[in-house]
This record gives sequence, C-alpha cells and structure tokens, in this order.
Amino acid sequence: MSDILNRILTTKREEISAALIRSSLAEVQAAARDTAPARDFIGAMRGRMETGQAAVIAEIKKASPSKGLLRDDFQPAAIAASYARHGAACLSVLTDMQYFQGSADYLIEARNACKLPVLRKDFMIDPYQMYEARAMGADCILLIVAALSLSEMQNMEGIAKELGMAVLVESHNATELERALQLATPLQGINNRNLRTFETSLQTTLDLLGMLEDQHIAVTESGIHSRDDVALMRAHGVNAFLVGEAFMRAADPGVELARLFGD
Ligand SMILES: O=C(O)c1ccccc1NCC(=O)[C@H](O)[C@H](O)COP(=O)(O)O
Repeated sequence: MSDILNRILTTKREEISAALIRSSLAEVQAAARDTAPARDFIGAMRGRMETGQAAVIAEIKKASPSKGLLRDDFQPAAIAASYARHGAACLSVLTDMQYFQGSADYLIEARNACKLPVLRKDFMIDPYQMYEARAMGADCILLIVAALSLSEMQNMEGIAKELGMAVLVESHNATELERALQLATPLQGINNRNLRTFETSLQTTLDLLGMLEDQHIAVTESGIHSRDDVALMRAHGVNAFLVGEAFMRAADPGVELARLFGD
C-alpha cells in the first residue's frame, strides 16, 4: 500500500473512533433509515450513455494531497448548480477533511442545490461510514480495492444495497480489478493516478479495459484535462468519466465541463 493511502487510512480509523463517541452505530443507522430515498446513480449514468453522451461524474474537491489547494472561491452549492446546468450525470463530493479540505456539509449543500445523484468521495473502511454517508444524503459510495479485503468489500456492498445506494469500486491495476470484478456493482472505476508517485497516465484505463464485460460501466478516473483526453477515451469505448481538478481550476466549473465534453 502507498504511504499516502496508509496515512489516510490511519486517520480514518481515528476519525471513526471519535465519531462513535459522538453518535453510536445504532444512532447513525437510525438516521440513515430516516433519510429520504437515494437518487438513482447508475440510472443517471446509463441515461447519458444510452443517448450517446458521456456520463460525467463531476467532482467537488477543494484541495488534494497531490496538488494542494485547487480552488479558493469554493462554494459547493453554486458549483453543483453549474454542473447540473451544463450536463453532469452525477456529482462526487469529497468529504475527507484532513487531506482534501472536504466536509459532510459540502455534500449536503451540493445535493440540495440540484437533482443529481451524489457520490460520497471518501475512504470507506467501516460500515459505520456507510450509514453516515446515507444519513448525509449520499446516493453512492466509493470502495477502494487497495484499502479493503474482498470480504470487507462484499459486506459493504451488501449494506449499500440495503440502504439503496450504488457502489463505485475503484482499481489501480489488474490484480485489484480482478477482485473488484467479484462484486455485483456494474460501476467499475479505473483510477489513472499512481498513489506512490501521484502521476496520472490514461494508459492505465486502456490497459485494464479488456478485463471488463458488457454489463460493466468503465469509469475512467483522474487525469482527464483536455478534449483530446476525452476523445482518446471515447475512441476506446470509455464513456464514463470522473473529473475533478480540471473543473475545479476553471472560473466556472460547469462551463469547463461543457467545453471538455460538448460536441
Ligand atoms: O487527488 C489526489 O491527489 C489523491 C491522492 C490520494 C488518493 C486519492 C486522490 N484523489 C482522489 C481521486 O480519485 C480524484 O479526486 C478523482 O479521480 C478526480 O481526479 P482529477 O480529475 O485528477 O482531479
């Protein structure tokens, strides 16, 4: 496991211990079950692709370990509304505080500002976080194969299903993808970022694509910056994208989405 992932996961374990003192598992489970039903994340993705469009998961991320602060003028509700106006299929909102300057409040504000389904982008290692995610309104959660055993992922996928949330499973290499493919979710994320060097290479997606089957949706994640990047992916049949930095650095993130993905 990379150093950065190790550090993040250590922080997550500390955060979960602290959260359990504030609210018990039973309390968070009750809050999750009291929340309005989840929006259809996979349906929104498929809806775009069925009409020949790219399905873009547009990310709301203030900062990142690899790039530091990405956006000073950070207003999640305004960004979400702009993404919705300019054709995003779904949102991804970073809720990790320590490494990404994210927050649960940002997810709540972004989701309230539009009708798009929302991914809670965080480092999920414990079922507690799944109930927390649903209680804050998340419609989808991320499972990072590098951070979890197969049985942990299967257990968490089962809880997501019970709560009506979709699962995006994320791999960085063929060994991870073999494990990811043992889950039921069609949403298979391939992350182009090497977590040791932080370099991104779209070749990672191209190398792993052949392992997926017709029922899967390949989501290429990280390092999409230009219309050429989008065209390269689409030429290889990849029509689902998770994009953060390129949008966050633009004056209007939604306008940049339309520029990268428009005809
Ligand atoms: O973005 C990082 O620096 C990072 C570091 C360590 C673990 C995960 C990290 N990023 C999470 C992501 O997967 C990206 O936010 C997402 O794929 C969007 O990537 P980009 O378009 O390159 O911002």
